[in-house]
Amino acid sequence: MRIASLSLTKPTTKVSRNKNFGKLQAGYLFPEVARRRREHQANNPDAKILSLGIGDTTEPIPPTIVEAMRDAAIGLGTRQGYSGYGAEQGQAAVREAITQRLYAHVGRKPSEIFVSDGSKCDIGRLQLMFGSQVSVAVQDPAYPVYVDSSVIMGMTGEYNGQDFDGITYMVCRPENDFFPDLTQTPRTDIIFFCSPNNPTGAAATRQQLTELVAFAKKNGSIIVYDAAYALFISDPDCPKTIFEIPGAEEVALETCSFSKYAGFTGVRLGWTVVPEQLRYADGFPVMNDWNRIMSTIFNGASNIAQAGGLAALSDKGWAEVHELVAFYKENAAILKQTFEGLGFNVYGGKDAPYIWIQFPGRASWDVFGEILQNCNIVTTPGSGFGAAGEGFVRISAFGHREDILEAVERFKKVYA
Ligand SMILES: Cc1ncc(COP(=O)(O)O)c(CN[C@@H](CCC(=O)O)C(=O)O)c1O
Repeated sequence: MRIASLSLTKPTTKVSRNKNFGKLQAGYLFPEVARRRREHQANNPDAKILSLGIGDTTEPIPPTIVEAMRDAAIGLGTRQGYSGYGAEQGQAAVREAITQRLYAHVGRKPSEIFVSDGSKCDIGRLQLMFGSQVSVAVQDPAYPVYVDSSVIMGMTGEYNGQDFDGITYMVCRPENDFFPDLTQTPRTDIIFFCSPNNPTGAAATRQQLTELVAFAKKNGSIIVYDAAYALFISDPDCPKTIFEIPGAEEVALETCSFSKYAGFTGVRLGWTVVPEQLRYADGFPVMNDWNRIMSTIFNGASNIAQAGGLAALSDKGWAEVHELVAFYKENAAILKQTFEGLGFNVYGGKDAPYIWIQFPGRASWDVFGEILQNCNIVTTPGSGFGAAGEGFVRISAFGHREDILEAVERFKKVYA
């Protein structure tokens, strides 16, 4: 997507820019990765570039789900099947199905489920709800949206050459098994926590999440728990929702998505769970403000997407979803085994669709460029996810099987 270049002509407006944008050091990570891919392709027009960078699904949406969206779309062309604006919180049937499939066993109710157009969008709306006066902690490395949206919202100070003043970075590296030392972590109002983590692929254990909930309770913090990859977890000791932890309903909300489960990255459907018990310091329910945000600046998820989501949550659809997740997990296993066989320190790839590969002492953008140049493969540089990501590269397991197999052959040729 082209953005306007800095114009040197005299501006017409007298409107001041939101100064927080000026704190951001570069464009958002993934468009920059895409720009460098285009540049490489332009310089090497015959190169067959494989993309293992952005975590974008590649396989067709399963039939049960597609048929439901097809029927919903056709229905919109009929008098009796037509529907306009829906409930901003989501169709009751979808809220009920999400609850029954994922949360009833941990005490959550349909009224606490808010269906949306995706988790990234909800993260931005959550930031709007929290406002600029809250303090924020993020895992480091982490999904860039947590930091960038905090900067844009004015929750941070300036960039200090490594990261942003005012944010607490909870370092997650091999040395601490990718879980922060909470005894050394200062209190913040909001704690963004993603498990399985993007980009490291680390899934937090029940014990670790119990510590996190206790930490939030002690400090009176709110955990924004991002479970976008929870279905990829196969380790029985790693919870698939924060609400498996007793007491989490008092300190956590959870955002999740159909993107990586049903191939909905382009269809756009997610949800956020805000428990009734989650209260601000003054006792006011967070759910009430979340509902106000969703009804004020959001007009509900697409009715076609919701039809697909409902089908995905049916017994048949859910089985198809698991087949899709299993396919990507197989891709991850192939990539993980390849890099382990090449002697790299490799993390993730077991409970997540991301493999986190260490290149000790190397700048991750340099490794990104080397892999692009020598393998014609797009990855994502670890430093793009935070300072603690330096020296790592993330490889996505979202790809056609033939591309994954081609990629490993290329990696073997270059790194054997
Ligand atoms: C932790 C996490 N949460 C939410 C999302 C987005 O969910 P949606 O429901 O699709 O909005 C992603 C996607 N991260 C991908 C894609 C890049 C991006 O979202 O900026 C990635 O990290 O490659 C993610 O990694």
